Amino acid sequence: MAAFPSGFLWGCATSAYQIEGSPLADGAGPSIWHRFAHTPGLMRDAETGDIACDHYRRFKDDVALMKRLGMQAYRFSVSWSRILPDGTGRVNQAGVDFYSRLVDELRANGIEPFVTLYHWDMPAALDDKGGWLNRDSAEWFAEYASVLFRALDGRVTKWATLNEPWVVTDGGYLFGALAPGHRNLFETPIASRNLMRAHGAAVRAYRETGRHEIGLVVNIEPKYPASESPEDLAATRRATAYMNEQYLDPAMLGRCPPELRDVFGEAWTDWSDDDLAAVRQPIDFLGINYYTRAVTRDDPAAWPVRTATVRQDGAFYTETGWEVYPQGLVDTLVWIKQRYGDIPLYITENGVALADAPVENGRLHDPQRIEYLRQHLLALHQAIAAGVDVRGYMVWSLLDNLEWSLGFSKRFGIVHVDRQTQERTLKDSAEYYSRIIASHGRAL
Ligand SMILES: N#[N+]C[C@@H]1[C@@H](O)[C@H](O)[C@@H](O)[C@@H]2O[C@H]12
Repeated sequence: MAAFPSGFLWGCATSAYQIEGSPLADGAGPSIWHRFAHTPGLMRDAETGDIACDHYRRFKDDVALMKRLGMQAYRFSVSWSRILPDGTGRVNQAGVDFYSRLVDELRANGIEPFVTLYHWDMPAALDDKGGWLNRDSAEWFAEYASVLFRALDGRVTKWATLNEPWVVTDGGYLFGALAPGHRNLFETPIASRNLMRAHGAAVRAYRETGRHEIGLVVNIEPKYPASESPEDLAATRRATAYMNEQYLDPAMLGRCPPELRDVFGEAWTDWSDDDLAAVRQPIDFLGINYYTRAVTRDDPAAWPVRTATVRQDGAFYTETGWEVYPQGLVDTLVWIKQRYGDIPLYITENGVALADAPVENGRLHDPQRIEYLRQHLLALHQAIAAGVDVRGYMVWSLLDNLEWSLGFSKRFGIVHVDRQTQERTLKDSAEYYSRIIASHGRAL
């Protein structure tokens, strides 16, 4: 296997609410996820992020674990409400100091910090003011981002504004499975627009003071028509526009996919030229989160996109019900290059939830996760060989963690976490990934 490009970054990814615990420690304010998780009936097994992986207190041990595995980069998110407990205004220096210590610990161990500003945990105080439905949210976000740019830029050289805006709106405003738990078709496009306005405002703020790189992280799920029927082809177009183009088109092309008018109907209002211009800010990279594909058919009853995913006979499906389809990563990366140009890309998440075996004698055998990683890294190498400028790969995830409203039922980690003791145990996949890093991909 030919090596990956020189300078290619091998790392792992997590997010604040999923691993940190101690959500209200040292002056932090509650986030919408703290509020959602403490609302009875919304979380599987009534789990919360109150402890999670206790990373807030154990971060030095976790950085040592990354060092042992040879990680070159670590993608993590900052909890907005640790920095600004009320969402705006008063800065909680203890919160800034925690992330400053984490960044210094990473750099002291030769691991590059890769910071996500927003991984879904808006301060509850701002949700009380309308959250992403309030047009002021763009300015709120830029204020928060600027506090971090001033405190950390230089020690942090790669910033991402948002993580998966599609999940924030589809889960948080349309279907209600995620915080803040709304189910409102009319709110959804409003939240989408303000999220992207916030992205643009933060990028503009970064250009005033920042000296390094800033980008956007999106989840892409390539859609393949179940048949060549006009209905299935149209459904595939709607699904592609709704999930894969809805955020990238404004950010990269300064326009919205026309199919969104069909998807949202009377809930849709065209973006103003000013909003389109404000969102389309030059960025330094795109982060792509890839997990699976969707073979798509027309389903008139499936509100509001009117599509359904067709299960594939003979395919392997994960604990989250996702088809394992490495070719979809190749197709996604080639599509990004063709549609949006040769912008540098990072695979900012890729991984799999499996029904892991128990830990035995300090080991956990997870051959299926090894095979998942191997197949997707081979696919990634194929895309790079085809000319796609991919500069890094972050496995999701370092640790078994809180899978949002699914609680701890879905284990994505290459490191097992014992829920009672918090003991970390390397899975075989961690040792495998460590060998891949050490060989710069040649061991694939
Ligand atoms: N589900 N799932 C796993 C993973 C989730 O844990 C991350 O927080 C998200 O960024 C993205 O959805 C992917």
